[in-house]
Amino acid sequence: MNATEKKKIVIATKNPGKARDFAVLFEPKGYEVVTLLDYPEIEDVEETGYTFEANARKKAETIAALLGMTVLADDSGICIDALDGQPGVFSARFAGGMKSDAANNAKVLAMLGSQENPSRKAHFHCTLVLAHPDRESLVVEGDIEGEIAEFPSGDNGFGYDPLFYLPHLGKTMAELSDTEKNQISHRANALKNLEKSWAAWLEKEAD
Ligand SMILES: O=c1[nH]c(=O)c2ncn([C@@H]3O[C@H](COP(=O)(O)OP(=O)(O)OP(=O)(O)O)[C@@H](O)[C@H]3O)c2[nH]1
Ligand SMILES: [Mg+2]
Repeated sequence: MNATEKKKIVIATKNPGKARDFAVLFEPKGYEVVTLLDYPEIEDVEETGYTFEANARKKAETIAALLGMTVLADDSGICIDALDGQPGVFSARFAGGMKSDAANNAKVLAMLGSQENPSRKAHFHCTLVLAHPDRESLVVEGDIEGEIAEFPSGDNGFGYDPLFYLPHLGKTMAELSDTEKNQISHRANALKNLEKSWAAWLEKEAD
């Protein structure tokens, strides 16, 4: 490979917000990010698991087997203390199968609004699974702590970012630039953990 040629990483996601986060995370490392948005013919992998790992594993391993190559998948969500950790693995579909970010945010605010003085504590979680048809998958995790704001603010990011308030920055995640979000996010933290074990895993692949 010459110096200008980019390495490719396939991410098993159809979420354009995640695709953008991964592009910001991988491009400085010299990777071109390819996602399932580039393979519209591939059908959705049904998320039947009750854990982030089960769903990330299913997405990564199904697509790795289909494409015959190394694939990374992300299963993530927001866990809210006052809602006993909901919406968790159901974050994308919290307000129904239409996966509407606005409806999901409105449902969170309504549920917190029905409690008296609820804790606003929450965290985002991300599980990443790196899979190859001939290898045991590699699983890593990352989190970020924050609070649920009283109302949405900011236009960047996706999902629950407009509600996820970071007290030490005095901003919601959606008020950060893409680069700022991807220095501190659950996805960035999971990727840092992936980088620690990735080289050894790739070496095994070459056996
Ligand atoms: O504000 C947010 N900032 C984030 O950084 C973030 N990461 C995850 N989430 C929420 O959690 C769901 C994941 O569900 P999920 O892992 O099943 O992904 P998805 O169904 O959207 O796409 P896919 O990757 O499965 O194709 C997403 O849809 C969002 O609602 C986020 N919200
Ligand atoms: Mg999904």
